[in-house]
Amino acid sequence: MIEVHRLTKRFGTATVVDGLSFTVRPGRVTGFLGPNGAGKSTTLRMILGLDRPTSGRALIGGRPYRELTAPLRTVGALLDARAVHGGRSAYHHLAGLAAAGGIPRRRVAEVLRLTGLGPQTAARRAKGFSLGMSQRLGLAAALLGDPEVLILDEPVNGLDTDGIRLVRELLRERAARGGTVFLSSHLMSEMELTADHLVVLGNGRLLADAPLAEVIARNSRTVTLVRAPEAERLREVLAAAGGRVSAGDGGWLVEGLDAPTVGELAAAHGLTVHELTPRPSSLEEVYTAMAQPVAGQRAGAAS
Ligand SMILES: Nc1ncnc2c1ncn2[C@@H]1O[C@H](COP(=O)(O)OP(=O)(O)OP(=O)(O)O)[C@@H](O)[C@H]1O
Repeated sequence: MIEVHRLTKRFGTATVVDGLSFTVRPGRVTGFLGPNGAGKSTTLRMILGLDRPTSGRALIGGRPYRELTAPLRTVGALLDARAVHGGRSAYHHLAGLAAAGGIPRRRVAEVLRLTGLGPQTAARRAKGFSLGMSQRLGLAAALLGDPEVLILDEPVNGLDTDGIRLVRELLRERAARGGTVFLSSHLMSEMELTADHLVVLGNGRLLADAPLAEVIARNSRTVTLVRAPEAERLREVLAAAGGRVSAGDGGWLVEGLDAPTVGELAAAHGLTVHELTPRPSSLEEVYTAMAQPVAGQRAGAAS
């Protein structure tokens, strides 16, 4: 479990994290969202004892990071995949970390397998690694101590489709086994597939802390897709009934009238319907709408 209590960070006169409180619970994947500069990385760095809070505190398993007796076994973190010592092979990098953390060397082979790094790649110097390979190595290092808590900043950045799926399955599996998983990502479609719960930041403040489905349902504008051979007549009928109608996906996208109402209106006017599909918003659409007022504030503050 990760607990953040009224956490604040100022750099000079800029307040980048502002009285933030939330709890990341075990048994689920929690996504950490926010536009560029919202304060996500700074928050993660404070949780991991890398930045000192101006006020407030962050606890992992009830303790500040610096007071953990076995940090590698308690929390695995991936903040910057490129921060690996380039001269060593991936295998020796992990073996060095294992030795320093009192972790048996056999665990190195396990985490290499879990992250899909084959023996040939593991024997290569990390300096020549692509971003995707570096991400896999960073994840392998985070998993080394088989920790209860995982904290990952943009772990799928630079990964190919197989890598993205591997990370998603790994994180979901760890959460299902009771682990605490906290990850940031700008890839909303991926977050929608991976996370159970969301913490959303804007300008260093909490915008939402709720189950993914609830965040979507609460902020969703349901649109109905309707396709009909007499498209123009249908558009007139729907518009006359107060629907906002726009063209899209081979038919009309209707807002303000639900699917049964659209169907009944079509029937009442003798219009054949070929498709009638209610479409809840995606996380991407919901998130864009949520982040907009925040981006506006930021633009306003800058001017
Ligand atoms: N060491 C520092 N000194 C001064 N300002 C900093 C420092 N670290 C971060 N900031 C500022 O704090 C703000 C928040 O940055 P942070 O990296 O936490 O945001 P983020 O949400 O992780 O953004 P991104 O999505 O781009 O990674 C930014 O305006 C950044 O410029």
